Amino acid sequence: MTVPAERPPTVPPTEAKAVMREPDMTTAPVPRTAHSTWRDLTAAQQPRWPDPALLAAVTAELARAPELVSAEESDRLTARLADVTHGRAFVLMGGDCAETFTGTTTDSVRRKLRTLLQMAVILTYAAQVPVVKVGRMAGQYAKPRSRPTETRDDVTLPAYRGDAVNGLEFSPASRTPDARRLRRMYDSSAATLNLVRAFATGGSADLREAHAWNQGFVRDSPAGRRYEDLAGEIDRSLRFMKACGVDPHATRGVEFFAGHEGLLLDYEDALTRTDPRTGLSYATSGHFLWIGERTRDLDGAHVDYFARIRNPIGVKLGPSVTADEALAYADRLNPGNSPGRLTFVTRMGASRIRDVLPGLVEKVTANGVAVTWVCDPMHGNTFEATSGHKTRRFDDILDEVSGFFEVHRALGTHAGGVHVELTGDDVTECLGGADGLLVQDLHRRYETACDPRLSHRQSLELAFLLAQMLRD
Ligand SMILES: O=C[C@H](O)[C@H](O)COP(=O)(O)O
Ligand SMILES: C=C(OP(=O)(O)O)C(=O)O
Repeated sequence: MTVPAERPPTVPPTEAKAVMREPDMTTAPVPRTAHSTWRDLTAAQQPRWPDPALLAAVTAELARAPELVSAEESDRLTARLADVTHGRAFVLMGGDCAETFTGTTTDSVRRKLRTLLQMAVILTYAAQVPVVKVGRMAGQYAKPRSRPTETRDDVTLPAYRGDAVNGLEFSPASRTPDARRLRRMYDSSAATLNLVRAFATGGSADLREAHAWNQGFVRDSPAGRRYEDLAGEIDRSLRFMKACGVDPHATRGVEFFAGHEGLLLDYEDALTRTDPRTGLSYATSGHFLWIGERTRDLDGAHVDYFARIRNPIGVKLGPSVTADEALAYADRLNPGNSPGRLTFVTRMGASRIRDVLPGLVEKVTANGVAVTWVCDPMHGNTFEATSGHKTRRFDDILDEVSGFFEVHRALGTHAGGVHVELTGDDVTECLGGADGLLVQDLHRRYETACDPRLSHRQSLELAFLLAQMLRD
């Protein structure tokens, strides 16, 4: 049998055995597999599940459930991200800070997807390269927290850790971790993926339509009118394509991937599958998984688990990271130095990016490390407004992205993409933007379950501003 070049040529003996094992249809606990060594290490930010037997039953059920994404799809994303690593593409990652079970509706998924597609059209035109689209969707149900508890008046309860763990409502019953929620996370993720696949391939994702929506934004809002020129250029390009007889179907349908923080290792472990083509392990809960800033301990359980799966993966890097640590992540997580496998998502904060990023990029580049650089301009710019809402300033977000582009331009490296928290709705969670949202506006539609997201309009505005940076 000929083994295609991109596939590993050998099958490790332990995993080859797993390929041949008959499916286990009993309710016996799932046996430990090659990807389960994380269990011997410290796993940060895991819930204290009060009922271990329930957790075991739920994860055993998940281990027998169909995978949500396939290894082939994940490999395709790795190939697309390799193009980003080489400077031949740009990546747009975006979606909710925390997806919720009740928020998983057809309309909300459609609006988020539409926002991302609208942004992608603008960025594709400006960058003149393909834009790889990864939703923070279909799995973003678990949150790391700064503090394990939350106190209101004189009542202290466990902090909300995402719908996969407990409820947002501040009551003892709701805040108690419940492992049955992991099953709901799987179901909600499956439902979201189903919708995403339908929209992305069923003709709803039409380039011309996405542009027409952007023109609506430009025409109908004072914020949008600033971008009339760019929108006009895109319009002329599309007309030109049409006049040249480009098949209208060529502009329909997009390739869309799903990613989330691989935080809850019991869940990820249960959904890890052996790829029958190669005998290698893949997380099948999503195409792209990342390790968060709070769980990136090199000796910890998350790094160990991620080293054993073959998906494209990310590591969030905050301002305290050192260049040597970055090299150590590359060593542990991408020993073969394969382009597309590893993405560094930097989230330094607008005030630090220009100081911290250059040293990091320089050393990583000097060592020949193949990595995709992505900017998360959200997580280093959060603060509490006088109204008590957690918020971010649109200007800080923009400033961090500008810093990211400046640093890469100065070093001759590729600013590969952005990772943003956004929604398709006109929420009032981040300050500023062309609509000039003020602290006193925050309460009007503050709907996030955790961190503040860009509204639909702020997201489009960011895309237009990013387009200007890409063209510069
Ligand atoms: O989304 C990221 C984190 O979960 C979030 O920023 C943590 O927020 P906290 O500092 O309020 O716990
Ligand atoms: C928790 C997150 O980010 P970070 O790990 O960068 O704080 C997140 O992206 O949801």
